[in-house]
Amino acid sequence: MSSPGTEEAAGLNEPLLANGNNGVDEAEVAKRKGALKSKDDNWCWEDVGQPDDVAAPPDLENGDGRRPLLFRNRKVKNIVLYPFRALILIRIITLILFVGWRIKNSNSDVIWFWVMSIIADVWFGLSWLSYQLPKCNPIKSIPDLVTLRKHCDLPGGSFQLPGIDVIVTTASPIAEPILYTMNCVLSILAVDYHVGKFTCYLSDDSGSLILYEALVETAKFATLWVPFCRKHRIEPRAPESYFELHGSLYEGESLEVFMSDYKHVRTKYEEFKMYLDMLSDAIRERSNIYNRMETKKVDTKATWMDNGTQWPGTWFDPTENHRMGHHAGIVQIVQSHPNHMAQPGPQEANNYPLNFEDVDLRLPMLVYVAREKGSGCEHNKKAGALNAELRISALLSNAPFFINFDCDHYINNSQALLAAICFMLDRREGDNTGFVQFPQRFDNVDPTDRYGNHNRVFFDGAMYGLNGQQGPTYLGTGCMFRRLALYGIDPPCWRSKEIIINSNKFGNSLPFLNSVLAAIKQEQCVTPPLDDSFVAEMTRVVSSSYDDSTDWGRGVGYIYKMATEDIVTGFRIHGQGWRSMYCSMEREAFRGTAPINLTERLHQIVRWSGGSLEMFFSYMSPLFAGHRLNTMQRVSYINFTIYPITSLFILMYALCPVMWLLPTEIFIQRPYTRDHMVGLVAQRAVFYSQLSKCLSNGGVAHGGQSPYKERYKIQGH
Ligand SMILES: O=c1ccn([C@@H]2O[C@H](COP(=O)(O)OP(=O)(O)O[C@H]3O[C@H](CO)[C@@H](O)[C@H](O)[C@H]3O)[C@@H](O)[C@H]2O)c(=O)[nH]1
Ligand SMILES: [Mn+2]
Repeated sequence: MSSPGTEEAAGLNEPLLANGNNGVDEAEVAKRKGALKSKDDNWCWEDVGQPDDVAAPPDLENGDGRRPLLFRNRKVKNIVLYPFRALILIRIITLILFVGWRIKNSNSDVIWFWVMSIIADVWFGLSWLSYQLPKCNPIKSIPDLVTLRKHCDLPGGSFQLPGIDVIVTTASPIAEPILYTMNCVLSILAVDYHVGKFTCYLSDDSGSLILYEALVETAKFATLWVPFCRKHRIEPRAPESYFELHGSLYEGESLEVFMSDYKHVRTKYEEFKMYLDMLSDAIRERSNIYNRMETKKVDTKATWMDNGTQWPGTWFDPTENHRMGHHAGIVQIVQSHPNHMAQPGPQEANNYPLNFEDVDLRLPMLVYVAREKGSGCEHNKKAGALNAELRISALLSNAPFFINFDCDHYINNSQALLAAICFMLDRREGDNTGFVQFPQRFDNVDPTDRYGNHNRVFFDGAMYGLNGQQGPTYLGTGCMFRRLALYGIDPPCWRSKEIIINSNKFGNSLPFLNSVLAAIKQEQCVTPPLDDSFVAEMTRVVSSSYDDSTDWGRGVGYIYKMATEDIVTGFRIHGQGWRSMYCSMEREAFRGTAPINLTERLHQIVRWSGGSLEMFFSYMSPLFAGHRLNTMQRVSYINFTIYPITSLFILMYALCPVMWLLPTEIFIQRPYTRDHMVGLVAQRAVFYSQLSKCLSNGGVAHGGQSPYKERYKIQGH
């Protein structure tokens, strides 16, 4: 990211304009389109042959029974699918024959090695099979936004868009750059969804004043940014990514107006960034002044808010109740619920230097939440934070849908929330859909993807396979849940008449228990007046001991005590009989950043593998838990949780070539003397350690350094 100073000197970058042929590489666009087409050539519509059903006009008067169809499925063409299945069958037969042959020919002198290798071969075979079988019927589901719009925008509201609570989680203003978090928030505030129907919550696990004040400033900048996005329908709506684009096309008609608006907004964005950069110093300075005034009375070095009160969260100079992992719970409504009616802006006025005459200026409700942390209590990391958000949002907005983002991700396609809603409202399995997962895409990965961050086989292979079964697994971010599914309530197709809602299960907040009842009855929540008792209740549901002796973290909410809360939470929901949907959009719904150095990436992989194994050996083991799991879904969960074991056998085989170094037993013909080999191994070890160090530093092995990496480094303080 270049500094504002350089930006000024060079003149603000001009956006690329469709009309100006300003550097848009047509050949590149054509190439990309071609690649997309050839990828899609293998897919065909599933409902071809029954077009009537798809086109059937929905009978809205008869209610749910005749809700419209809001997505269409594509399946792999038979000409590709059948040979693929046949290949799997042939390979299974070959595998069985091979293992049989191995067992019959046990003429090895070293029986333990022979047994190990048989076990390894069987293991490889089974893990391959458990990976392939669920992929026998891949399905791509495409949301139908046109139909959704047609019905939800009908006058009289016969088809109302449901509410959505959108959560951003952050855990540190230093490790997770504030600018990224605020970009994520801005992309949410500017999303294309009915303004009064969604609320944005920032969950700050660090409890720091910087994040709170940054959020307040973000809300101010949003009054310009959001109408600008709406007026010119730009994408993406995270300013940092938008202003960095070099291929963005302006397709609107008012080119001149756009150019002048763009320049103005861009300047304001640079000012906003500068404000964020200076925030830390400003708060310190302010706190010093207040502390100097206060030292006569008390001897503390508090961190002060600009209204002259001490910040209840963490302080720059930590003390007993104001440090990381030990601070009060804070709920601050940064922006309250908008009016019901659209509020178009005035023509050029002082407050609005741009003409927002035909643009709705309202912004959604925005809330800052830092849950309480006490030294004696387990915080349960992200799962604990999300559960606290589930409760606080139940009191404030109680939307039937709940979507969470990691703070290093942002909304890249402003239609994404509408797309997820298509699956939730579809008349076929909509009501039984517990969550809609989107693929994860990353900005900062180098073109060679040297650490495999893009995970294409997983996101563009395995997940479509699961979509043809009971649905994709929950992947931690960019996933919209049905609130009831998170509460551990059965899907309608399995639901009994009586649903038990008590304080043993949900904790002892009466307003929260009432909100659960309201959610089941699908009642709209009205935010109560923020009187003292309500504020006390909000603080209570985010207190560190609220979960104690309840079902939170087990049968309710996100699951605790696992290194990876995501896969196991999705598993619990599938196990109750809900299905999930995988939604990939042509313009990617969300994008984010991934670890791009070897150490961080290895950490991540070890955490994921550990979490998977932990799940396999827990009460949530896919071997026996989840009584309503579809068989292939179970096979897949088994594969996802035991895959790390495969590495042991791979390691064993990798060591085979040097096994003859063992003094007594020589398995493989000796090519050189042992001394030669020891020297060679030592030399290679040095070489590889150098190579990995080089790669982890951004390396030269595959060409230059990614500009995104540079950006991340600068932001990383
Ligand atoms: O105590 C904590 C710890 C983490 N987080 C948030 O959790 C998110 C994910 O954490 P991160 O360290 O970025 O983990 P990643 O390895 O990038 O995350 C991947 O893996 C996790 C499972 O291990 C999933 O939860 C994530 O969604 C998925 O992107 C971030 O927004 C954090 O701010 C908290 O809110 N509180
Ligand atoms: Mn992350």
